[in-house]
Amino acid sequence: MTIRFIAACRLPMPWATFTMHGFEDEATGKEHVALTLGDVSGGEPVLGRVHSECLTGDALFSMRCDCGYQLQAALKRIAEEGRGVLLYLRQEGRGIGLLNKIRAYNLQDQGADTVEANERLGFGADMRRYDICTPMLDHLGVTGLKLMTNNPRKVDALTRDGVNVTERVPLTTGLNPHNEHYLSTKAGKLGHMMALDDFIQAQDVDRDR
Ligand SMILES: Nc1nc2c(ncn2[C@@H]2O[C@H](COP(=O)(O)OP(=O)(O)OP(=O)(O)O)[C@@H](O)[C@H]2O)c(=O)[nH]1
Ligand SMILES: [Zn+2]
Repeated sequence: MTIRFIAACRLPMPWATFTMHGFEDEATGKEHVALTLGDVSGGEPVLGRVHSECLTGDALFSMRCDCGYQLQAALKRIAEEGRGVLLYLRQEGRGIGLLNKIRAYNLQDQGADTVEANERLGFGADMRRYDICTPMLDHLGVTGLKLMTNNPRKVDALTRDGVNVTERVPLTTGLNPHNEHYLSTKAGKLGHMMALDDFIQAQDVDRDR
Protein backbone atom coordinates (compact mmCIF):
# COMPACT_ATOMS: atom_id res chain seq x y z
CA MET A 1 0.00 0.00 0.00
CA THR A 2 1.38 3.36 -1.02
CA ILE A 3 -0.61 5.84 1.03
CA ARG A 4 1.49 8.85 2.03
CA PHE A 5 0.48 11.53 4.53
CA ILE A 6 1.03 15.02 3.08
CA ALA A 7 -0.28 17.69 5.48
CA ALA A 8 -3.02 18.60 7.99
CA CYS A 9 -4.96 21.81 8.66
CA ARG A 10 -7.95 23.18 10.61
CA LEU A 11 -11.31 22.93 8.85
CA PRO A 12 -14.10 24.97 10.44
CA MET A 13 -17.47 23.40 9.57
CA PRO A 14 -21.03 24.25 10.64
CA TRP A 15 -20.92 21.64 13.43
CA ALA A 16 -17.36 21.94 14.77
CA THR A 17 -13.83 22.73 13.72
CA PHE A 18 -12.37 19.48 12.42
CA THR A 19 -8.79 18.72 11.43
CA MET A 20 -8.34 17.72 7.79
CA HIS A 21 -5.51 15.30 6.99
CA GLY A 22 -4.49 14.91 3.35
CA PHE A 23 -3.11 11.67 1.92
CA GLU A 24 -1.82 10.70 -1.49
CA ASP A 25 -2.19 7.23 -2.96
CA GLU A 26 1.03 6.99 -4.91
CA ALA A 27 -0.22 4.00 -6.91
CA THR A 28 -3.32 5.74 -8.29
CA GLY A 29 -2.52 9.44 -7.79
CA LYS A 30 -5.82 9.79 -5.88
CA GLU A 31 -6.00 12.33 -3.05
CA HIS A 32 -7.88 11.07 0.01
CA VAL A 33 -8.88 12.97 3.12
CA ALA A 34 -9.51 12.20 6.77
CA LEU A 35 -11.48 14.57 9.00
CA THR A 36 -10.93 14.15 12.72
CA LEU A 37 -12.39 15.72 15.83
CA GLY A 38 -10.85 15.39 19.27
CA ASP A 39 -8.13 12.93 20.23
CA VAL A 40 -8.75 9.84 18.11
CA SER A 41 -5.52 8.01 18.84
CA GLY A 42 -5.68 4.95 21.07
CA GLY A 43 -8.20 4.55 23.87
CA GLU A 44 -11.86 3.75 23.27
CA PRO A 45 -13.11 2.93 19.75
CA VAL A 46 -13.85 6.04 17.74
CA LEU A 47 -17.17 6.96 16.10
CA GLY A 48 -16.34 6.84 12.41
CA ARG A 49 -17.58 6.99 8.85
CA VAL A 50 -15.90 5.64 5.72
CA HIS A 51 -17.53 7.75 3.02
CA SER A 52 -17.03 7.20 -0.72
CA GLU A 53 -17.04 10.26 -2.92
CA CYS A 54 -20.33 11.25 -4.52
CA LEU A 55 -19.85 14.60 -6.22
CA THR A 56 -23.52 14.78 -7.14
CA GLY A 57 -24.84 14.09 -3.65
CA ASP A 58 -22.05 15.47 -1.46
CA ALA A 59 -21.43 18.75 -3.29
CA LEU A 60 -24.20 19.32 -5.83
CA PHE A 61 -27.25 18.67 -3.62
CA SER A 62 -28.48 15.70 -5.71
CA MET A 63 -31.52 13.93 -4.32
CA ARG A 64 -30.95 10.77 -6.42
CA CYS A 65 -29.06 9.13 -3.57
CA ASP A 66 -28.59 9.49 0.20
CA CYS A 67 -24.85 10.32 0.22
CA GLY A 68 -25.01 14.04 0.96
CA TYR A 69 -27.50 13.51 3.75
CA GLN A 70 -25.35 10.76 5.26
CA LEU A 71 -22.22 12.90 5.03
CA GLN A 72 -23.84 15.74 6.94
CA ALA A 73 -25.50 13.45 9.47
CA ALA A 74 -22.19 11.67 10.17
CA LEU A 75 -20.28 14.92 10.71
CA LYS A 76 -23.04 16.20 12.98
CA ARG A 77 -23.00 13.01 15.07
CA ILE A 78 -19.22 13.17 15.40
CA ALA A 79 -19.54 16.79 16.55
CA GLU A 80 -22.19 15.76 19.11
CA GLU A 81 -19.87 12.99 20.36
CA GLY A 82 -16.94 15.42 20.44
CA ARG A 83 -14.63 12.75 19.01
CA GLY A 84 -14.55 10.92 15.73
CA VAL A 85 -13.15 10.38 12.27
CA LEU A 86 -14.51 10.51 8.72
CA LEU A 87 -12.48 9.07 5.87
CA TYR A 88 -13.45 10.66 2.57
CA LEU A 89 -12.35 8.24 -0.12
CA ARG A 90 -12.08 9.35 -3.74
CA GLN A 91 -13.81 6.40 -5.28
CA GLU A 92 -16.67 8.09 -7.06
CA GLY A 93 -19.61 6.10 -8.35
CA ARG A 94 -18.81 2.97 -6.31
CA GLY A 95 -15.41 3.01 -7.96
CA ILE A 96 -16.40 3.49 -11.63
CA GLY A 97 -15.67 7.23 -11.72
CA LEU A 98 -17.86 10.27 -12.31
CA LEU A 99 -18.31 10.02 -16.08
CA ASN A 100 -19.29 6.35 -15.90
CA LYS A 101 -21.67 7.22 -13.07
CA ILE A 102 -23.32 9.76 -15.37
CA ARG A 103 -23.58 7.00 -18.00
CA ALA A 104 -25.12 4.75 -15.34
CA TYR A 105 -27.57 7.48 -14.30
CA ASN A 106 -28.54 7.86 -17.97
CA LEU A 107 -29.39 4.15 -18.10
CA GLN A 108 -31.32 4.54 -14.85
CA ASP A 109 -33.27 7.41 -16.42
CA GLN A 110 -34.34 4.83 -19.01
CA GLY A 111 -35.49 2.28 -16.43
CA ALA A 112 -32.44 0.30 -15.28
CA ASP A 113 -31.82 0.04 -11.56
CA THR A 114 -28.49 1.04 -9.99
CA VAL A 115 -27.04 -2.49 -10.19
CA GLU A 116 -28.29 -3.27 -13.73
CA ALA A 117 -26.89 0.04 -14.99
CA ASN A 118 -23.38 -0.77 -13.73
CA GLU A 119 -23.59 -4.26 -15.19
CA ARG A 120 -24.76 -3.02 -18.60
CA LEU A 121 -21.67 -0.81 -18.68
CA GLY A 122 -19.48 -3.83 -17.99
CA PHE A 123 -18.76 -3.08 -14.32
CA GLY A 124 -19.49 -4.96 -11.15
CA ALA A 125 -22.20 -3.52 -8.92
CA ASP A 126 -19.60 -2.26 -6.44
CA MET A 127 -15.95 -1.80 -7.50
CA ARG A 128 -14.75 -0.06 -4.33
CA ARG A 129 -11.67 -1.00 -2.30
CA TYR A 130 -11.10 -0.29 1.34
CA ASP A 131 -7.45 -1.29 1.76
CA ILE A 132 -6.49 2.41 1.70
CA CYS A 133 -8.23 2.85 5.06
CA THR A 134 -5.77 0.85 7.15
CA PRO A 135 -2.72 3.09 6.55
CA MET A 136 -4.83 6.22 7.00
CA LEU A 137 -6.23 4.97 10.32
CA ASP A 138 -2.79 3.78 11.41
CA HIS A 139 -1.38 7.23 10.72
CA LEU A 140 -4.13 8.76 12.90
CA GLY A 141 -3.60 6.18 15.65
CA VAL A 142 -7.19 4.93 15.45
CA THR A 143 -7.37 1.43 16.91
CA GLY A 144 -11.12 0.75 16.74
CA LEU A 145 -14.13 2.10 14.85
CA LYS A 146 -17.80 2.37 15.72
CA LEU A 147 -18.72 2.51 12.05
CA MET A 148 -21.68 4.54 10.80
CA THR A 149 -23.01 2.56 7.82
CA ASN A 150 -25.95 0.53 6.60
CA ASN A 151 -23.71 -1.65 4.43
CA PRO A 152 -22.66 -4.97 6.01
CA ARG A 153 -20.35 -5.67 3.04
CA LYS A 154 -18.40 -2.54 3.92
CA VAL A 155 -18.01 -3.82 7.49
CA ASP A 156 -16.79 -7.19 6.15
CA ALA A 157 -14.39 -5.62 3.66
CA LEU A 158 -12.87 -3.30 6.28
CA THR A 159 -12.54 -6.16 8.76
CA ARG A 160 -10.78 -8.30 6.11
CA ASP A 161 -8.39 -5.40 5.53
CA GLY A 162 -7.49 -5.33 9.22
CA VAL A 163 -9.71 -2.52 10.51
CA ASN A 164 -11.10 -3.22 13.98
CA VAL A 165 -14.83 -2.47 13.54
CA THR A 166 -16.27 -2.84 17.03
CA GLU A 167 -19.83 -1.81 16.22
CA ARG A 168 -22.10 -0.89 13.29
CA VAL A 169 -24.09 2.30 13.83
CA PRO A 170 -27.04 2.70 11.39
CA LEU A 171 -27.08 5.87 9.29
CA THR A 172 -30.53 6.09 7.75
CA THR A 173 -31.34 9.55 6.52
CA GLY A 174 -32.28 11.42 3.37
CA LEU A 175 -35.22 9.41 2.01
CA ASN A 176 -37.07 11.44 -0.59
CA PRO A 177 -39.34 10.74 -3.58
CA HIS A 178 -36.35 10.82 -5.97
CA ASN A 179 -34.29 8.14 -4.20
CA GLU A 180 -36.94 5.78 -2.83
CA HIS A 181 -36.46 3.23 -5.65
CA TYR A 182 -32.65 3.54 -5.42
CA LEU A 183 -32.69 2.92 -1.66
CA SER A 184 -35.02 -0.09 -2.08
CA THR A 185 -32.61 -1.52 -4.67
CA LYS A 186 -29.66 -1.05 -2.31
CA ALA A 187 -31.54 -2.91 0.41
CA GLY A 188 -32.77 -5.63 -1.98
CA LYS A 189 -29.73 -6.24 -4.18
CA LEU A 190 -26.71 -4.81 -2.33
CA GLY A 191 -27.63 -6.02 1.14
CA HIS A 192 -27.91 -2.65 2.85
CA MET A 193 -29.57 -3.01 6.24
CA MET A 194 -32.33 -0.47 6.21
CA ALA A 195 -36.09 -0.41 6.15
CA LEU A 196 -37.74 2.58 4.56
CA ASP A 197 -39.66 3.08 7.82
CA ASP A 198 -36.35 3.74 9.60
CA PHE A 199 -35.63 6.82 7.55
CA ILE A 200 -35.98 10.39 8.59
CA GLN A 201 -37.77 12.01 5.66
CA ALA A 202 -35.43 14.29 3.71
CA GLN A 203 -37.73 17.23 4.08
CA ASP A 204 -37.32 16.89 7.87
CA VAL A 205 -33.55 17.05 7.58
CA ASP A 206 -31.86 20.40 7.84
CA ARG A 207 -29.07 20.12 5.27
CA ASP A 208 -27.49 23.29 6.68
CA ARG A 209 -26.54 24.60 3.27
N1 LIG B 1 -22.27 3.48 -10.01
C1 LIG B 1 -23.13 4.14 -9.22
N2 LIG B 1 -22.64 4.70 -8.09
C2 LIG B 1 -23.51 5.33 -7.29
C3 LIG B 1 -24.89 5.44 -7.58
N3 LIG B 1 -25.48 6.13 -6.59
C4 LIG B 1 -24.50 6.42 -5.71
N4 LIG B 1 -23.32 5.96 -6.14
C5 LIG B 1 -22.02 5.97 -5.47
O1 LIG B 1 -22.13 5.07 -4.40
C6 LIG B 1 -21.17 5.42 -3.39
C7 LIG B 1 -21.87 5.37 -2.06
O2 LIG B 1 -22.29 4.06 -1.88
P1 LIG B 1 -23.68 3.64 -1.30
O3 LIG B 1 -24.03 2.31 -1.92
O4 LIG B 1 -24.68 4.77 -1.48
O5 LIG B 1 -23.49 3.49 0.23
P2 LIG B 1 -22.36 2.69 1.02
O6 LIG B 1 -21.19 3.59 1.15
O7 LIG B 1 -22.12 1.34 0.41
O8 LIG B 1 -23.08 2.39 2.38
P3 LIG B 1 -23.37 3.38 3.57
O9 LIG B 1 -22.15 3.32 4.42
O10 LIG B 1 -24.55 2.83 4.25
O11 LIG B 1 -23.59 4.73 2.97
C8 LIG B 1 -20.60 6.76 -3.79
O12 LIG B 1 -19.31 6.53 -4.37
C9 LIG B 1 -21.57 7.25 -4.86
O13 LIG B 1 -20.94 8.08 -5.83
C10 LIG B 1 -25.36 4.83 -8.78
O14 LIG B 1 -26.54 4.82 -9.09
N5 LIG B 1 -24.44 4.20 -9.55
ZN1 LIG C 1 -24.57 9.59 -3.90
